Amino acid sequence: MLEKKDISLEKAVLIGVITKEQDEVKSQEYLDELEFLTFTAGGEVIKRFTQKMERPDPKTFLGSGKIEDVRKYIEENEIGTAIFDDELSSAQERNISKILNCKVLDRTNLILDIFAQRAQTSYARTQVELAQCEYLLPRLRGMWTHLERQKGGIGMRGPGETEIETDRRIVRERISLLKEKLKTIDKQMSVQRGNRGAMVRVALVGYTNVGKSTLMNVISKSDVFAENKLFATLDTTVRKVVIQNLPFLLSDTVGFIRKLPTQLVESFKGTLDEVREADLLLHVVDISHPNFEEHIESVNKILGEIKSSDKPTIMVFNKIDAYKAEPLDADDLETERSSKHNTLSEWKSTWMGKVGKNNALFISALNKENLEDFKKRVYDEVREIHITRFPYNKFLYPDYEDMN
Ligand SMILES: Nc1nc2c(ncn2[C@@H]2O[C@H](COP(=O)(O)OP(=O)(O)OP(=O)(O)O)[C@@H](O)[C@H]2O)c(=O)[nH]1
Ligand SMILES: [Mg+2]
Repeated sequence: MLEKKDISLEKAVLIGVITKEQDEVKSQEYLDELEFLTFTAGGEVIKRFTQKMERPDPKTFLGSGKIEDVRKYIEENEIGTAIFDDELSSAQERNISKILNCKVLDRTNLILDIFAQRAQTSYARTQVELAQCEYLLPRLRGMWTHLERQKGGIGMRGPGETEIETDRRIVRERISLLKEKLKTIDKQMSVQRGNRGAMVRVALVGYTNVGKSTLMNVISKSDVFAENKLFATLDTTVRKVVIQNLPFLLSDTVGFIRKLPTQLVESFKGTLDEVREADLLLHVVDISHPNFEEHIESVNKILGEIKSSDKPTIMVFNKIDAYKAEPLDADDLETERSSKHNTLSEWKSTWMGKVGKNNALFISALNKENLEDFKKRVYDEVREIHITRFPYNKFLYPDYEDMN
């Protein structure tokens, strides 16, 4: 029941809507991300379907004509999976599966599936399974009603209900078991964190695939798994880093994403403790991504959810080597100039204006550009925190000036 869904090498179609809040361009950008998620999960996108509507249809998400188009396409091209950009209700999922007669997934399913595939340690696996159970529980009734209807429309009473109840009980029991298990591990980890002593703690945070692990590797010379897929990192890695002669702890953790399923934020609480207990956040941004400002908002929103909004934060704009402004011809009077046409130095002044000159850094972790500036800035900030916290403890970490 909780096995990960095997969608490897499956042909998939993507489905999204265009609404007032989400225009055609936005919708395509979201579907780009959904395609990347599908690829990461092991699927291949064959076609995208979008429909303009006020809001998704409560029964079938798309309108009846459009869903019929999708059905035909799926049948003719032997598509195995239809993936929706938004979370589907259990009723929608049930109705759509019946019409399309193929596997129906939503964004949450896909993210949970990737997490399940990527979870390496027992801690990560337990957290993912908890999230899967939480996602499944409210949908159980739907699944059974669906079967009952197929068998001939027996109502809610009788053996059907017993099976639903039994199933729910099993999932609920599994949830409490997993929660207990996590509590034990969390306690152990909290003790471990306590044992690390007084060192200042710095956490890398940011959207998925922005280069957190790459930066961790170049800074700490460690070997953290980094690759061009989403959610390469699920566990937290903590390394002792020494800049000049000031040691501190640097942690690399799970990346965030737009609409990160709440079940995941909940069950990854333990992993996110590393962020919650950090003294300084390095918010890494992929400036070469067309949606990077929206990514920043998503990350800030999740930081708020885990009560970490007011921590000292340095914005680290990574991948400056890959940044390309959208070209704008001088004699093109049609196209309105927007931030997409910004040069890198325009972005620099914009963000230094927003967060303060010292709190916006522009680097390339890959090409090791500007890393000296980065180290110096992190050094200054860590030292500041250390001195504030341990005013009489200077002997541990000699003054910057003393070193020369
Ligand atoms: N062009 C360019 N690519 C980079 C840079 N830094 C990292 N990358 C690439 O971006 C991809 C993602 O890097 P990771 O370090 O795995 O990113 P992450 O933020 O740890 O991602 P998750 O763990 O999935 O959240 C990899 O293919 C890196 O090689 C950079 O400065 N420039
Ligand atoms: Mg990573």
